[in-house]
Amino acid sequence: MKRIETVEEMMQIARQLRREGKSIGLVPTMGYLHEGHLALAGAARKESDMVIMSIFVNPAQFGPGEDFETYPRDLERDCALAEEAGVDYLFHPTAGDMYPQDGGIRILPGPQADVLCGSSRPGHFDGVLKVICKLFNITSPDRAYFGEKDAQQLAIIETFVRDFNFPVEIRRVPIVREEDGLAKSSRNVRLSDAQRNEAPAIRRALECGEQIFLETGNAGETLAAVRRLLQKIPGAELEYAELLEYPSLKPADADTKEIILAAAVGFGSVRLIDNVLLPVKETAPCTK
Ligand SMILES: Nc1ncnc2c1ncn2[C@@H]1O[C@H](COP(=O)(O)OP(=O)(O)OP(=O)(O)O)[C@@H](O)[C@H]1O
Ligand SMILES: CC(C)(CO)[C@@H](O)C(=O)[O-]
Ligand code: BAL
Repeated sequence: MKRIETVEEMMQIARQLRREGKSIGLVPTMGYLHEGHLALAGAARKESDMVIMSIFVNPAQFGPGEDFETYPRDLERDCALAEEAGVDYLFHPTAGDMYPQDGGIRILPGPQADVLCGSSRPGHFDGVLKVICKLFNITSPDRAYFGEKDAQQLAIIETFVRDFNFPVEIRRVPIVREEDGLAKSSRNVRLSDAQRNEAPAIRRALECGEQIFLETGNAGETLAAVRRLLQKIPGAELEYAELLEYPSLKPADADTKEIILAAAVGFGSVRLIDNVLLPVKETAPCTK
């Protein structure tokens, strides 16, 4: 595995790979790798000649007072894990190299960013789209891999790629979980022992909601139950729990085929997200 630290070198390599006719799979991450990231790399490895993983804690997607400084980082450990997962190039640029100057141009997501994490983290998805646009131009991938844990991000990136004709196929990778059901996340290491013991209750609340929704098709009842369960988790603060059409992230209506039940919960300064995708049965009662 080769480590690449500059944008210029990464662009030269990607151009050369394309000249050689190699297909490129891109796995964008912020590092502190876990099995969720490795599942993305594994999916890329299976269908691409060359796998590029980026590790970049993107300052543009963190708001004031968020955890940019304390976001976990361990490049040496990440390199070993990425190499084991079959990554060919690990792209680890500096913020100065990624954002040498600001010409003031902004990429603004549409209404998909007005809900869920977008409403609690204003500007977050502007920053995500900015870095994704740059990563796509720098690495010219055929396919890029994203986890369903960040389902809103995935939906917004799919729209971005479709609306702006990026020649990239977006691949969705299912959520990888700890044995007790907690979604793997780099931020999990920042939980105290007590918080870590309570955190799997997020998944349990969503599973309970899934069951209620599949049985009754009643969104109000489902959300009330999920919120009640999430509010009862000791030491946790419920940020949101919502049921929306996926991937449009609009309120569900009679034509809705798939619904996302998504939640964000804070344990002190550690913010965790999780979701479950629910098929809407033809026979399900009205979801309003
Ligand atoms: N548990 C998981 N299962 C599948 N994909 C995941 C999982 N966790 C993260 N990913 C995906 O990995 C990519 C990089 O995510 P990122 O580096 O932010 O990791 P993270 O664990 O989500 O970190 P955090 O949630 O603490 O920001 C994203 O596409 C994300 O959806
Ligand atoms: C996609 C991403 C790498 C962009 O910085 C980030 O938002 C993440 O890790 O999910
Ligand atoms: N995986 C989401 C990146 C973030 O929280 O900024």
